[in-house]
Amino acid sequence: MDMKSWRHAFKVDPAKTITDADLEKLAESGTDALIVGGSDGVDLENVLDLLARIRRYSVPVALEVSTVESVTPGFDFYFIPTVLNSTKTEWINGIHHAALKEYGHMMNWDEVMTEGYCIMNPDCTAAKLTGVQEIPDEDDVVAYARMAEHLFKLPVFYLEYSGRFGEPSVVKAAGRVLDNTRLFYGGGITNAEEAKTMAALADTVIVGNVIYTNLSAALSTVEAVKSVTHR
Ligand SMILES: CC(C)=CCC/C(C)=C/CC/C(C)=C/CC/C(C)=C/CC/C(C)=C/CC/C(C)=C/CC/C(C)=C/COP(=O)(O)OP(=O)(O)O
Ligand SMILES: O=P(O)(O)OC[C@@H](O)CO
Ligand SMILES: [Mg+2]
Repeated sequence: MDMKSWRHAFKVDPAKTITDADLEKLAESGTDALIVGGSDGVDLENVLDLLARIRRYSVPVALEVSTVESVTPGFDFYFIPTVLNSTKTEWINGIHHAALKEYGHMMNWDEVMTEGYCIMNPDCTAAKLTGVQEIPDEDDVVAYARMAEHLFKLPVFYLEYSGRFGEPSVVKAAGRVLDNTRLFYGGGITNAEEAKTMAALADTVIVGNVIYTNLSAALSTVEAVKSVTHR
């Protein structure tokens, strides 16, 4: 169950449709975890539906919280994004502050983990939502990675290219300055080769959209990531 050993995770979107048969293939694929999350259209009903269907399997499952209203008990972990390169304070600490005022007293902190997001694709939904206007260059990314590790001591730095394959040299530069903070890479992986490229540079590789466009390609990324030596 230790998130620190995860090399591969699938991100399943409660706002998208997936059959039980396909969900079973993901859950039994050998991936280290399923992350339930999306940036748009996530509500309590679709989160509960997905959770109930995933809970038949033993794979660890995390809810990546994108709206407070969709949080429900039953997950192994709760991942809380904070967008380090957002221009709007609500996505850095504002929604978090409001949520803790209301629910802070009932949280099991052992299950909660903060992800320091750095959003790299200006066209993705999360970039538009959080007001990411300038895409960080390599020097900016290194500074955000150091911010995550040394200033804020976050457990995870998440390089988020959602929907677009990232620049390996930038991912490598982030990895070089991270020792205690884990580097999550996500975005645009559509096949085993791309998964291997990022698996050599990041601690954990997250695969999302291709689940819904080419399931067998998505499944092939599990073995691909695991075949690559850790950075
Ligand atoms: C009873 C019980 C279990 C209690 C648990 C209590 C608990 C954990 C409470 C939550 C406390 C808390 C601090 C809540 C605040 C969380 C919150 C809403 C923070 C803001 C999150 C945030 C910054 C969202 C911005 C968007 C974002 C970064 C989303 C991350 C996921 C993401 C990028 C998914 C990709 O989305 P996708 O839809 O695939 O995108 P594309 O369209 O581009 O493909
Ligand atoms: O959906 P894709 O592009 O695979 O990205 C995965 C994940 O980082 C999205 O939050
Ligand atoms: Mg997506």
